[in-house]
Amino acid sequence: MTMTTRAPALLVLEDGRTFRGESYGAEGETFGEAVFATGMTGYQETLTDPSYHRQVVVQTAPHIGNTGVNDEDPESGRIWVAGYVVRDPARRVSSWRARRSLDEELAAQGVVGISGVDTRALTRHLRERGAMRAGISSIETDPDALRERVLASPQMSGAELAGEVSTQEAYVVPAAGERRFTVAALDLGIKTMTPRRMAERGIEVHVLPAWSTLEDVLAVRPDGLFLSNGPGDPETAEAQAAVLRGALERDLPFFGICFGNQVFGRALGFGTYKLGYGHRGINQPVQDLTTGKAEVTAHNHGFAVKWSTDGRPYAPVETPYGTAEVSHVCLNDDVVEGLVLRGGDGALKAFSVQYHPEAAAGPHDAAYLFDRFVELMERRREE
Ligand SMILES: NC(=O)CC[C@H](N)C(=O)O
Repeated sequence: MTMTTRAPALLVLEDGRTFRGESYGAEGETFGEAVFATGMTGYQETLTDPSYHRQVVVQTAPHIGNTGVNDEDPESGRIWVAGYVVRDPARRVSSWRARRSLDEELAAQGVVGISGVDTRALTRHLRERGAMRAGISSIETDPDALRERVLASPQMSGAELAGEVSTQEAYVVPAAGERRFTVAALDLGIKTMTPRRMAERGIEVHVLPAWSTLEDVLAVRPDGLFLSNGPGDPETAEAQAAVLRGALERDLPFFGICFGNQVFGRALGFGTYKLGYGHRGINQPVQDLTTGKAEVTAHNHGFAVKWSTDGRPYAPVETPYGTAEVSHVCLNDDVVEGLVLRGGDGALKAFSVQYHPEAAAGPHDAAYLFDRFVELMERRREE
């Protein structure tokens, strides 16, 4: 698993900024939205998170690949990133769980990457100028020619991508132990760990394709509805927002993560907008406004819900389904990180978070949200 001499490669951003390095993973050419991820660990989970579909991921941590690739940590059946940018790949893999090197895995899955890039300089550039399209090539040597193709590649705004990553067929993740609840989960790009976190709590999870209808959802006789994370612009998720509205009208308990939070916001009548450069990493501080407690959390989002008032305090808003409140905020920048919907009696009806309580990779501070979902379904059953 030692590195061999690699072909030169080129990274060009849509504003013309150019980095030179060596080909890493597969040789070839690729395009996507350049975004930076700040996790020091968890590259396998990042690469296989379907929410990164069509994105070129830049790792700010300088050493990547140290623990190689194992068969336990992937969050889906394949690598989804459109391209991969690293500083200094591990020359030697060191982990008892490793089956192969990251370089080999990227090459085997045809993922074009570049190494030897000053990823901190690149990250600062994206932080100042915003996420933008990029191209990586080990074929092209002329940055201007590559930039032409970058400018012709699709934008992330307006991209409808959940259907491209969703399961084609419904499947069931059985409850671990006794089945206490049944949940219909719309797969908009679901990570493996999410149904597992529910199964651990006695939930039988029926994972349904992204294009499922309200009838498909109700057909599994669910105690609750779940909407997953996923790639693309939430503005394109009108069909899923309509399914969710139907569920809310029937008082079906709801929990959403990331894209699911954005769809919930849209179902309630809020807009969504593109952040300058997004939140991607595993140490983002979030405050749960319902308890006042802060938690350290995993993030991967480039869009967010637009509340009707700017910044704190976020005033509650009356919607046709109940009173909507901001439940969580990011302590770095006050971005809305969670929503709750309450009935006339103030009781919780539905909720969602913009970040990743399934914690793959990342800290487990937010695991209580899965318990909150269980409590919500329990309470609904007692009514
Ligand atoms: N992880 C996610 O679900 C991401 C949601 C959405 N695609 C975003 O970038 O904001």
